Formats: sequence, structure tokens, C-alpha cells
Amino acid sequence: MSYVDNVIEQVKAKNVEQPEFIQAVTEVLQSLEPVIEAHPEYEAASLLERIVEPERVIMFRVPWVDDAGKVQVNRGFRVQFNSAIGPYKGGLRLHPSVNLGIIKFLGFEQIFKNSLTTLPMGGGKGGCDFDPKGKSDMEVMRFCQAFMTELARHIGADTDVPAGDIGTGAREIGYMFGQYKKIKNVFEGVLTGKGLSFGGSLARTEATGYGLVYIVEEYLRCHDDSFEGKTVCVSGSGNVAIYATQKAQQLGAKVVTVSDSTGWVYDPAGIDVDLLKQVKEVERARLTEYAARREGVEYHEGRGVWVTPCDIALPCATQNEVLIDDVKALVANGCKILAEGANMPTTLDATEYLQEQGVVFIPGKAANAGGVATSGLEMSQNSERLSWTFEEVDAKLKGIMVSIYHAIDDAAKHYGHEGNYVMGANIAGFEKVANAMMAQGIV
Ligand SMILES: NC(=O)C1=CN([C@@H]2O[C@H](COP(=O)(O)OP(=O)(O)OC[C@H]3O[C@@H](n4cnc5c(N)ncnc54)[C@H](O)[C@@H]3O)[C@@H](O)[C@H]2O)C=CC1
Ligand SMILES: O=C(O)CCC(=O)C(=O)O
Repeated sequence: MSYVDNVIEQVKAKNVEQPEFIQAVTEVLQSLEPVIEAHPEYEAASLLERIVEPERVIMFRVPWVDDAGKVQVNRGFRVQFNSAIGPYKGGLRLHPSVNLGIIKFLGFEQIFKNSLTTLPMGGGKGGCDFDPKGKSDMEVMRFCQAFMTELARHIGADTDVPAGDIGTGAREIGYMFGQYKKIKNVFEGVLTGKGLSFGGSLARTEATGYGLVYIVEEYLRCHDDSFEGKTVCVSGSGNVAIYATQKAQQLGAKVVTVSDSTGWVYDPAGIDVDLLKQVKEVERARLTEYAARREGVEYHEGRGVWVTPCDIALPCATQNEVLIDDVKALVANGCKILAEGANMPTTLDATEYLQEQGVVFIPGKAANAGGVATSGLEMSQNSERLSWTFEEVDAKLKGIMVSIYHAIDDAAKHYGHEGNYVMGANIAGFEKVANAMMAQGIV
């Protein structure tokens, strides 16, 4: 058995109840085979055994009081996965499905994603099984304060800098920042995605979705093509989906679908981004509201976005939302590119099928890195106590996405797998972290 397969088996045995973590580790480690073969010193230093084990896992009780005066108890997590190249960095997910395995998969992916951005950020992720849906503003505030009361002792601007993810947007970050400041009596860039009046960066809200479109745009540009006239399917209707839709349409594409956890819409005229923002960002309502207010829109219950014919698919909702039957439908309908806005939205068998069929597949750790990259830019602005203009941040974001595309393309070519961006992203992300870990000794 190869060194890589041996480590994968160990991970499976030690983490039996964490299928998403096993899935993420399997995908990354399998694609590192050629690098591991070229560097026997990695095996001698048990580098892979170390990289799959978080440096620290924090799991904690989050008690808070709901509007009826009842005490609620949730389970909070912060996984500080790897600090070889910088302070832990990664979002906080608030969703009832959150468990240790999901946070570990996200934290593991974050290590390589953050490395790809070229900025000095280690990998971490956190969250809680709290469901913000249907909660009043005061309930959300009390929950965020309770969550931060414990988290505050583990994070800091030079230690670990959390941010948003599913269920954690500007409102939640604001409440958490307020509580951190109250407890620590220090005003510092301990979170990113902050409001603009207290250290947030312009363009952070748009960054993940815009970055996703910028990396696809660069692929298209290098192949004498563009977004102009393309039909795009997007899933999700949250932060990533909204701004991917906006940028793709600014570049001349038509985005015909978005979805949420209960259904999806087909809008043949192209998604009305202002209406989508009103429904999702302002009213926090269902997509049925979008469909009810616009002519010619079809609303469908359940999942089903991927049966819609498109040139480009951008899954932007959640993990394992693109299954084998979905990619068969996408390929049959002529889809040529799938780029992941969400983290690990495509299952392993669906990814393999797309690659076999010659569909360009850009994995999340490259394609959605624009969010954390812009968080890195927010940290830089906080450190120098300055704010850059929207144009400045957006230009830097675009430059980073272009450089990520070329890094993953070059790495895939270098190891003889041209066009395999899963391999390219994993290898390019891994190399810098591996070098740093080797240089820092057995820690
Ligand atoms: N916000 C960010 O900066 C970044 C987010 N991501 C990833 O992008 C994805 C979306 O995150 P955000 O847009 O920030 O979250 P969000 O909370 O703003 O939106 C999430 C969207 O996904 C949908 N969704 C959630 N669970 C679902 C399910 N089980 N089935 C169908 N739809 C579901 C929600 O209805 C919502 O439309 C996640 O995978 C997240 O980890 C990745 C990089 C950065
Ligand atoms: O901006 C950040 O630090 C978090 C981004 C994130 O959670 C992600 O890339 O999945």
C-alpha cells in the first residue's frame, strides 16, 4: 500500500463518523501522489499524518435565552487546523447540520485554499448547530454574544481570525465583534466581514461570488472565449450566489436559476439581482417571494437546478449538492464548465464523471478563494489602519483570482495532468504549506 493510501486508511479508521472529512481528505491526498513520490522526506517526517490532524479542536456549550424566556443550548466549534503559514483563518457556519466532521472538512479545505491566495493565512473553521432561520433579531444577538463569550478566549488578530459562512453574515459578525470588544477591551481585526464603519473592507461582501466569476473569466480568456452570451445555472441564493449572479450578468451572461433549501426558480429572462437581494438580504424570505413578484418565472419545490440546460454551472449552496445524476444531466445538456462557489458541492463520483467527460472542473478551494483572499486584504487594511477604495480591493481580488488560475494550471501541467484543476489546486496549495511545515520542525 502506498504512503498516501495508508494515511487515507488511518483517517477513515480514526474518523468513522465524519464522512465529509474523509471525503475531503481522500480527494486531496489522492491527488498529491506525484508530489509525495518526488519528496520521500515528507514520509520520513510523517507530514501527511500531521497535516490531517487539526492542531486544536475546541468544542463548547452555547447557552442563550430565547424570546419566550426559555434556555436554549447549542454546540459550538472552532477547529484550528493548521498555522504553518499564518494565523488560523476561516469562517463560522451557523446551520442545524453543523457537526465536528463538517467543520473539520471545511477547516481542512481552508488550509490549501488560503495557501493558494498567496496571503499569509493558516486554515481554520468554526460554527454552531444554531439555526438562524425564524429567530428574532434579539435572539440572534443573544446567541452571537453567548457564542463569542467562549470563542473570545481562543481567537485574536494574530492568532485566529474567523469570518462569515452559511448563516453568518454582516449582522452576526457585527454582534460577535461587539461582544469580543466588550470582553477583551481591545479594538482589533479579530473578525473579517465587519461593517464598513468598524474596520470592514469594501468588496468583501461581493468577493466570493465575484472571485468565482473572475477565475472562470480568466479560463475563458485563455481559451479565446468570454461570458458574453453564455447561459449560467447558479444554485443557492445567499452571499456567494447573489454576487456570482451579479458579476456573471455584468460580463454579459444570463443566469437562469437560483435555489434555496426548499426550492428553486427558473427565470428565462435572467435573474433580477435587485429583487433577489431584496427577498434574500433584506426580507430573509423564501424564493417563492421572488417568483411571486416577477413575470415568467417558474418556481419548483425541492432540488433540481441541474436539469436546466446551461453552458456554465456554478454551485453556490452547500456541500454534496451536485450528485452523479445531476452531472449526467448537465453533460447531456451541453454544460462545458463547472466551477464550485460552495465548499465541496460536488461528490467524488460526480467530479470524476465531469473530468472523464471533458467538462472543465474548477474546485472550490481555488474557485471560491476570493472571499478569504479579500478577508486577508481586510486584515492588511486593519493592520495599517487604512481603508482602500472598492476599486482598489476589487482589482487586487481580480489579480489574486487570475494568479490562482495560473498557479493551478501550471501545477497540473508540471505533474503531467494538464487541465486537471483538482490536482493542480491541491498540489499548488499543498506545496507552500508542506515547505513551511518541514522548515518548522516536528510540531
Ligand atoms: N461567504 C463566503 O465568503 C464564502 C462561502 N463559501 C461557501 O459558499 C457556500 C454558500 O455560502 P454563503 O453564500 O456564504 O451562505 P449563505 O448563508 O449566504 O447562503 C447559503 C445558501 O445556500 C442555501 N442552502 C444552505 N443549505 C442548503 C441545503 N441543504 N440545500 C439547498 N440549499 C441550501 C441557502 O438557502 C442559501 O441560499 C457554502 O458552501 C460556503 O461554505 C465559500 C467561500 C467563502
Ligand atoms: O473570509 C474568511 O475568512 C472565511 C471564508 C471561508 O469560510 C471560506 O473560504 O470557506
